[in-house]
Amino acid sequence: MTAASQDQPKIRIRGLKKSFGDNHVLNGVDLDIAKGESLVIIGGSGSGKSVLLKCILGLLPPDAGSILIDGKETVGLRGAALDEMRSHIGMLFQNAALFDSLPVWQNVAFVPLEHERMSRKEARDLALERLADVGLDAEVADLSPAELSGGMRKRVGLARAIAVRPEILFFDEPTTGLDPIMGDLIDRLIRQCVTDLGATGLTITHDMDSARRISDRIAMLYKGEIVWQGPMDAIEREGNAFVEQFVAGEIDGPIQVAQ
Ligand SMILES: Nc1ncnc2c1ncn2[C@@H]1O[C@H](COP(=O)(O)OP(=O)(O)OP(=O)(O)O)[C@@H](O)[C@H]1O
Repeated sequence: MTAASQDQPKIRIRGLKKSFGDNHVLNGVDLDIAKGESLVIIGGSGSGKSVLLKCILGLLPPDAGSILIDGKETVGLRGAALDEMRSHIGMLFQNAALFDSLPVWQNVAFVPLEHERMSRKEARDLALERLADVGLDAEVADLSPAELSGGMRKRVGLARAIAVRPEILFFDEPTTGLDPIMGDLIDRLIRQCVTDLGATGLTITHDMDSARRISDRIAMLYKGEIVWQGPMDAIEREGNAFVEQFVAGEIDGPIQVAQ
């Protein structure tokens, strides 16, 4: 590996813009995420966190800017090249996005079964391993997702996200709708998965407790730009007015709140 590739961020975003009509959601986002780093993006409702994630995944085309993964431009990728790029990304969606028509193990091994044409026996073994990774017993494998609690669904979603050992993991509001103890458990599992895989993690959340537990570094999105980034403990040291207001959850401050 050359010195240049060691320094190269896993994901490099430059000048990313996305508008919907007059709604300028991303106004030139610049962000680097290092290999093996867990970055958490915080920001208020409607600040563009999901739009940013969708642009990186190639689900929404940006109007301008660049998204490099391992130094390669991904904006504009289509067809097989887009599928290839996405095959390195595991994603845990907000609602876990499980198929209720399939048993848990087929949800976990969905990608290997569908795209890698793995045998059912191998796929089931893989699913059982991943379920164990997230602390779920083999008995869960044959249940329908509809039979699971919210916390268990998240764990199954996490098992699916790590099924193919991805280099990049995305987590969209991973603790929303969970009680604080289950939220803590999911955060610990996320942190453990990112560390064990040596993956690059990108999480979007409003939950500051969750951000504190998951992040190596936090970036705050406001009005379509990254207004602050740094490790959690730097928030108090550096005293950024946007982040302090957000963390404290106060109405008064530089963040304009729609009332
Ligand atoms: N497909 C779309 N078409 C039109 N507008 C959209 C579309 N997707 C998102 N938006 C708009 O982009 C803005 C940012 O939305 P986004 O979902 O990224 O916010 P967010 O920061 O993820 O919010 P939350 O924390 O509430 O999930 C919102 O004003 C939303 O209405």
